[in-house]
This record gives sequence, structure tokens and C-alpha cells, in this order.
Amino acid sequence: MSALSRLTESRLYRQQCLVGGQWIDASDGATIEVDNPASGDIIGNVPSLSEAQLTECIAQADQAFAEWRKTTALERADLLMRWYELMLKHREDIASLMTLEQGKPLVEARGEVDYAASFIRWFAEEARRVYGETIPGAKPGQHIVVTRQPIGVTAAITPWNFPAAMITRKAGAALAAGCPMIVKPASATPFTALALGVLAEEAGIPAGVFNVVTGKASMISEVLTGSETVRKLSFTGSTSVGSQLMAQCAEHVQKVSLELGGNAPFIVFDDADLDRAVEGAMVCKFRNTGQTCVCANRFLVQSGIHDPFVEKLAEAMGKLKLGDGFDEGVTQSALINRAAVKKVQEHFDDALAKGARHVAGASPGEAKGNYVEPVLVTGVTPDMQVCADETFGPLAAVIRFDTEEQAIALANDTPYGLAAYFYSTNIHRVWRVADALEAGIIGINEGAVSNAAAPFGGVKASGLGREGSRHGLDEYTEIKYLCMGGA
Ligand SMILES: O=CCCC(=O)O
Repeated sequence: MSALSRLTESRLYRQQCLVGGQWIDASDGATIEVDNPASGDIIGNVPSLSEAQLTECIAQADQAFAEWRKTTALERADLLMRWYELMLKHREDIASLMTLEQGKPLVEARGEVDYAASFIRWFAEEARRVYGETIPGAKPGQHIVVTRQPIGVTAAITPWNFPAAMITRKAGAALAAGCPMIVKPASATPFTALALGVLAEEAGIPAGVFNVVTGKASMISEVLTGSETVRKLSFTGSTSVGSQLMAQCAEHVQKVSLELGGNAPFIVFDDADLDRAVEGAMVCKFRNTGQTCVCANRFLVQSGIHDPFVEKLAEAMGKLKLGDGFDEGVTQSALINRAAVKKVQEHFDDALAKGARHVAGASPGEAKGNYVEPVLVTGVTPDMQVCADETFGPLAAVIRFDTEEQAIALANDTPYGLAAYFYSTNIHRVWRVADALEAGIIGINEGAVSNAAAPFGGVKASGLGREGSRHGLDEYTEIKYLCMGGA
């Protein structure tokens, strides 16, 4: 089915880039094909912009900054609120575009539109709270005043797994702070980003303040990080690309926020509420068919509760429905591409070869197209690939442990530290374990942690900085200290 036939408003399906308020093609007409991961069908093309066009986009954003920074917080808040309302108004069309290009079940895509819009609303509200401070002076009559100013032109490089929310979490904060943003969405999922561009224009956000560029990722990142005008880069994606971008940003000392890989442990202690733990495990593991950076990657389950947990988890997994994201009742859909399928299969094969037990679900080796059935393995040990590396797919891997100390050591035995989860009803243990886990986000008796009001981000190789919450705005401002001499 063509993209257009899924939409009620065809103007939301744009195959051009938004640069300085103009919708443009590549100067040489080059394009990139975008496919539907569920069928492999090509759903459209987007421009592959040239270096010169990228440079021009930065200049346009810089020009827009001169005026945008002068707007009042209330003016920016009102524009962002209009953008938020338009996203909700066009929820169904944006969700359809997302399912078409990313594959996720339509119900989840609708949920993502709401989640994405919630960041715009949150930062519209926060725009008015970019407070400074006053500090007693060091000399009689002296005053120290601290203000926060927009950092300048900003850029975002965003991933395919959340084609809307990973943009709005960055752009909401940037625009609220008074900064223009250039967004480079993943080449697999540009149409959602371009639809957000259409709505930003309709909301009245001035030309050049929100730009969407598509093309060759390496060239675009080099131009953005090679520019003295771009003062901040926010990236969500793999740790290897993130650290490379960070090195590139060093040249012009650009500020960076990095939301990188994870390897989330999900610990179930003997004293956990078993049904709640299984419910949380399902939400946490199978959201977006396991393709979420905060998805549980390793289930650590204490011996006393291990067998009933595995039994109930297998039963719950049996109720998942795999299919095309547009089909009714589907909860698990096609993975983004063949490489993603291959990775799940490799982790599964490696685990079995090293002694794990296949408990439920078909082997990923039987995947058809990009469809992998949710699969459960037990008897997992730290030497297996699934413990070292994020699977990013619907493979649930269970490790048995005996003591709290063991669980903490296993959980922290990774270079990553984005999210960690645990289930316990013992308040003393809750505080002990929450303090000991090395992660930026801890779900305690909770499997769904993402929320616009909460600071999202990791420690160790999982990244730098926080998105969402009031802290998300700090990433887009510079502190200025005014030393006011006494009379
Ligand atoms: O996959 C990355 C982000 C997911 C989320 O915001 O919950």
C-alpha cells in the first residue's frame, strides 16, 4: 500500500528537506530510498543534500537565531504549545507514517506520537522557567547575578527506533531555550521527521528555527561538527558512533549530549511480587519489539522465584502476536532490517552453543523476512554474547543468581549504564540496590520508566547529559555571570 493512501492529509508526506523555511531537493537531484521493513516495499525517497546545502542550512539557522533568541519565553511557549496541539490533531497520520517506515505496531506508533508531543508540551511549560540566580557579592555593594542564555545553533542526529520522540525530546528543549535546531533523522525513518517539520511550520515556528535535513550520515555529521556556528550536538544511537562524534565535536569545543547503547539488567528478587514483575518484564522487554535502548537485555532472577517467573513469563510471551504493524491486535512487528534479525539469531545461537536452554518461542533461525518470534532462553551465563551486547530484539535471556551481592555484581558487569530495573518488596533492599546499581535510570517495581518530566540519560559508556525534565533545558543554555560592582 502506498504511503499516501494511508494518510488523510497528504501534505504530511513530504519527500523534501526543510531548510530555512524552504522545502528543497538535493542540488544534484540525488535521493535515498526508504522502505517498509514489514514488506520491503519502497515507500518513497528523500533528498541526499550536498555539503554546500548543509552549510547553507547552518547559515539559515544562524540567521534565524538572531531573532529567535530575542523572542520572549511566553512567545516561544505559545508556539511550542501550538506545535504540540497539531501533533495530537494529526496523531493518526503521523502514527501511520511511523508504522510504514519503522514497522512498529500502529498502537505503539500512536503511543509514540503522544509521547513525542508530551516533550513539546513539557518544554513549552519549562520555557518560562529558565531562571537565573543572585549571589551575595564579595565586596560591599557588589552583586553577583547569574543568567542563562541560549547556546546558539544546535544539531540533533536521531535514531530510527523512535522516529518522533527522539526528535521532540531534543528540539523541544532547544527551541524553548531560544536555540534553532537542525535535525538529521535516521535514513530509515525520515518521513515522520519531515511531517513534524510540516507541523512546526503550520504552528508558526519561524523559518530556520526547526530544520530537517536528510542525506549521507557521515558527510552531514562532519559538516555539523566541523562548523564553528553549531554550538551543540545531541545524538542518540550507538556508543561507537557517539564516541566518534564526541571526538569530532572536540575541534570546535561543541557541547555534546549523547544517549548511547545500554545493556539493561532486570533483577527479580525472591521477595518480588511475581505477577507485577512479569507484567513489568513484558512491557520492558517487548516494547517496540525489543528495539528500545532501555529494554531489559538480561533478566537476573533469584533461585527461589526462578522457575515460577520463567513459567509465567513464557505464558505471557505466548500471548504476544507477531505480524504487520497495521494488522489488528499485533504487538510484535518486523525488525528494522536483516542485520537486526541476524543479531538476534547470533545471540540465540551463541547462548545455546554455550549451554543455555531454549524454553519458549520459535528459533530466530526460522525468521521470515524481518519477522522474529519472541523467544525465551534460560541458563544464561556472563560469557555469552547476549550478556555482553545489547540484542535489540525480542530475545529474553534469563540468568539465575543466589544472593543480592551476586545480582549487583552481574548487573554492573558491563561498560554500559543506561537503565536498570529490579523488583523487590523489601524497603531496605530497595534502597541498597538502587544505590548500588550503576545506571542513570532505575525502574523499581516498574518496567516503564520513560516520561517527559523525568531526566533520561545514562552513565559510563551509555552517554552524557540528560534529556527531558528541567535538566533537559540546561543542555541548551550557557550560564553567564554578571559581576556588578558597588557604587
Ligand atoms: O530508545 C530510546 C529511547 C526510548 C525512550 O525514550 O523510552
